[in-house]
Amino acid sequence: MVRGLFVTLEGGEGVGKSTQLRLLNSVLPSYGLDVLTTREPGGSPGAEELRQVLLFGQSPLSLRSEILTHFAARFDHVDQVIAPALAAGKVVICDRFTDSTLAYQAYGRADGASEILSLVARLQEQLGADPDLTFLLEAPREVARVRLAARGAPVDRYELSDEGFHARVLAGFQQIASDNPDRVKRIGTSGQSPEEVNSLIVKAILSRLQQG
Ligand SMILES: Nc1ncnc2c1ncn2[C@@H]1O[C@H](COP(=O)(O)OP(=O)(O)OP(=O)(O)O)[C@@H](O)[C@H]1O
Ligand SMILES: Cc1cn([C@H]2C[C@H](O)[C@@H](COP(=O)(O)O)O2)c(=O)[nH]c1=O
Repeated sequence: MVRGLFVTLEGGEGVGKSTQLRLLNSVLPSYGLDVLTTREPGGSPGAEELRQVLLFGQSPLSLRSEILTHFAARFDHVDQVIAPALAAGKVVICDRFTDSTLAYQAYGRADGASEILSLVARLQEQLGADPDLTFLLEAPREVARVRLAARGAPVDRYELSDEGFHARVLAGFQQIASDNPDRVKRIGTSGQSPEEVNSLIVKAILSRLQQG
């Protein structure tokens, strides 16, 4: 059976994920690859509606409800967009996936509580879509905050959280990288242009495809 490659971009806000998604979408087809770029929360019409609730809803959700809502969006996104694209042999590149639920909900909100980590692991087992390769983009929080202020996009619920939350999220991503050394590649984006970061990612994707 043909199966494409599932690549995810992860990291805190403002590290350059969306920038890399756009660059990959324009560069990878020149290597003859059929590419689909997408994002979470969102990526399918139903999941984009859930994104509004998660990021801009008026009432805070309980932690378990927030996790289940991220996964409700993710199941729809996988069923309707990601799985069909992988089955058609595409390289699917997704801006955030389950590692973000681990970093933001399990580590950021629950400080790594074992019952929350195991809830996420059980939901992920049911999902039937695991990234082949993940790029964890990193920049010091102060650098990312200056970039976000300059970008000027609407500020969502997570960006408004206190700095303690953001520190736990970044430590969570580091823990995920050290737990998954074969899958997760860490790339610093401070002091490297978007194009330099992009060429590192492209090289790693092409090398992974050559390994088969
Ligand atoms: N390597 C880089 N060096 C300097 N600036 C960068 C770099 N990569 C991206 N930027 C800029 O930083 C800002 C944030 O980048 P981007 O929107 O790609 O981040 P993001 O990780 O997708 O953020 P979010 O998770 O909040 O959507 C943008 O204005 C972008 O142009
Ligand atoms: C998938 C996912 C995302 N989040 C958070 C992380 C970000 O603050 C927002 C998404 O905003 P972006 O500008 O598109 O990066 O959502 C989360 O908390 N849990 C998740 O599973």
